[in-house]
Amino acid sequence: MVQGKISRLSVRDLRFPTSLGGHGSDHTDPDYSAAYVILETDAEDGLKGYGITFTLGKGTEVVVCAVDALAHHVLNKDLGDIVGDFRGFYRQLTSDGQLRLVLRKVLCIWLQQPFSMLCGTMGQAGGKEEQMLMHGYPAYTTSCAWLEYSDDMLKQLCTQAPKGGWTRFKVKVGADLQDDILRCRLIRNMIGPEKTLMMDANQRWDVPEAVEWVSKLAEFKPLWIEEPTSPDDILGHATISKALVPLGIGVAIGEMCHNRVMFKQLLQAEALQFLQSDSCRLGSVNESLSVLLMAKKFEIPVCPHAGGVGLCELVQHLILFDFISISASLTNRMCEYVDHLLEHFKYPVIIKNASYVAPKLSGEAGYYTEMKEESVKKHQYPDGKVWKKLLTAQRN
Ligand SMILES: C[C@H](O)[C@@H](O)CC(=O)C(=O)O
Ligand SMILES: [Mg+2]
Repeated sequence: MVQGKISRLSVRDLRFPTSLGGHGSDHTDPDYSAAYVILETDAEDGLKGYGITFTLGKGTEVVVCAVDALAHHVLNKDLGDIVGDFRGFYRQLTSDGQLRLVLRKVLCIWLQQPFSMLCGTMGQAGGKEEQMLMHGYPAYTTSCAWLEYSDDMLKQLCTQAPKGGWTRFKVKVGADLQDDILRCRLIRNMIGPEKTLMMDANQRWDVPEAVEWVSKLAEFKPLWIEEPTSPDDILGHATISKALVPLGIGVAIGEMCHNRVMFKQLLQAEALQFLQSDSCRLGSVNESLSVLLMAKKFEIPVCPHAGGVGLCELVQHLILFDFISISASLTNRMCEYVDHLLEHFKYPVIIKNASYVAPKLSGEAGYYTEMKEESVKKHQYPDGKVWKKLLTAQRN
């Protein structure tokens, strides 16, 4: 039972220099970062809410300011009142700007209950809950083929990954067609014809260019092309989706879609074959759940986005809920996994045989992203130890 008033909200600008190794690179060279928020109550029960909003480095300070500017909506609010009318709280927050970040923290205090909270009453799941606890949820890896990785690194990672059970891979494309052909051929030859390959263009092309470019990569049999054009171009995705039907290539989109209305239109326009909701981009669990329900209505598989910091830790709960309580299917469903920065979390996701292991019924089962204090201290921007050293070196 939750108790107490929200007595303290802290927010910090955390950045991890992933650009130095090309990790996460597509047409950007991101430093995986986050506005990291902690909510505390006066209940003295030790419960805290930890959460993030994923950013790519520059501009995280803007998100931090937004949280500070809107903190008054939750401070000194009674937690019991909030969870007693969560819909009302949700509407209050989301009607007043980007409060998804703060919203997630409140949820996180509330949901620091065992994993069963996410899938209703234990045992009502008809064996699906046991299936997840036994086998986990299928994943695919993006960590083998970021755009900035050298061919040697590609070869090394694509050799190792199948030994770890990986059978589904995503490669970044869209910068240079000839380079794409070489890299896709390299990967397809290494993983073999039976394994699943997806391609991600990160919004690079306009519509005709997307159709033409993907047609030239069709020989590598991608399951989907991800974000072939601007995520705002819903009808553009519908055009691309229709044009690629003869090639048997689906369209995947969603990591940049910030609300359920956008997904509604993508589904109604038949603009996607794979829905990639992002647990940070959407306005908290409320919005994620409505998107999962819409995807079920349209019978479109949800393959959530998780290429970032802390996204895997959040999305693992949503995919389990989707399978156990909504979709009841694993056909064409898989969740993204990236293996960067897990060491900074108190309860990092666990992957076994290329599947997300369901969090056990302990502290780790909560919907939250508590980081190790040492990591927070070192990666706080710009005065944490990591950034002091990097910024000094850049100045000299
Ligand atoms: C900038 C991010 O790393 C992006 O490339 C991730 C992404 O598109 C994905 O994981 O999909
Ligand atoms: Mg992507």
